[in-house]
Amino acid sequence: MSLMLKTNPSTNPNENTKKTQIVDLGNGSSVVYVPKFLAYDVAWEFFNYLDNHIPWTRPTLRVFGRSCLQPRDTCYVASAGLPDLIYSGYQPHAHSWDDFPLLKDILDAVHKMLPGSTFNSLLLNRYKGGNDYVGWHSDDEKLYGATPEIASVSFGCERDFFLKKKSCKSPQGQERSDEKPPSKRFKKSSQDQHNFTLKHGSLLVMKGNTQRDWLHSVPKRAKAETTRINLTFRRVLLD
Ligand SMILES: O=C(O)CCC(=O)C(=O)O
Ligand SMILES: [Fe+2]
Repeated sequence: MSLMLKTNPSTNPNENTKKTQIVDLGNGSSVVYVPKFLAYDVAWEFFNYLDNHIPWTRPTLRVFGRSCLQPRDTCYVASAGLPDLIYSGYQPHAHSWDDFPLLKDILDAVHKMLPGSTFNSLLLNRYKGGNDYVGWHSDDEKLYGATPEIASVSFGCERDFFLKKKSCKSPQGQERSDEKPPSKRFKKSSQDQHNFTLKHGSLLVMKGNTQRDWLHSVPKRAKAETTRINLTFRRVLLD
């Protein structure tokens, strides 16, 4: 596919960063949100390409000793020679960047927006409707190192993206507080949670200690009827 990648087509080169939100989560964690990272029409062309050409799979995961279907489609792209990604007992096949030139174009645009970043892997997710979701987790796998920067580009249906601080009792991110009865849930203050609506063509970046200290999720939404595609660019460190 040959598509000239345009970020926001405004004559002002800083237009797409004008509405950028930077949220300091404290203790060295922060989130940057760029609502208009990609121009609207270009982002729809990308959506259509990704929806139709990515080899999506819906793997079976092992979570707390039980097998379950991952509640969204996925695909993984990584540079050659990197350690394997394994999560929830699943090791996705690493596709080559060369098979998807469009993904390389988006990667270049992300690198331009985030000077100094050097992402070498990409986890793609496709949420086919409001029943598809990702539960509370942090991307704190060892292969990303102690303070990974994760850049997330969204296409299609807008969905909520929630962040909540890990409670002191479960620093390893094993907490699944929504599975506890309400009486056992710890009430969080407003500083301990942040909500974003991830727009079509937007970029959200998690930085610093965010994976160590915070959980994130994209919850089910009855009203989200159409498909959303999300790309999370990550840097896998060499052993
Ligand atoms: O879809 C999203 O916005 C988040 C995806 C995510 O958290 C992940 O792939 O680890
Ligand atoms: Fe994540």
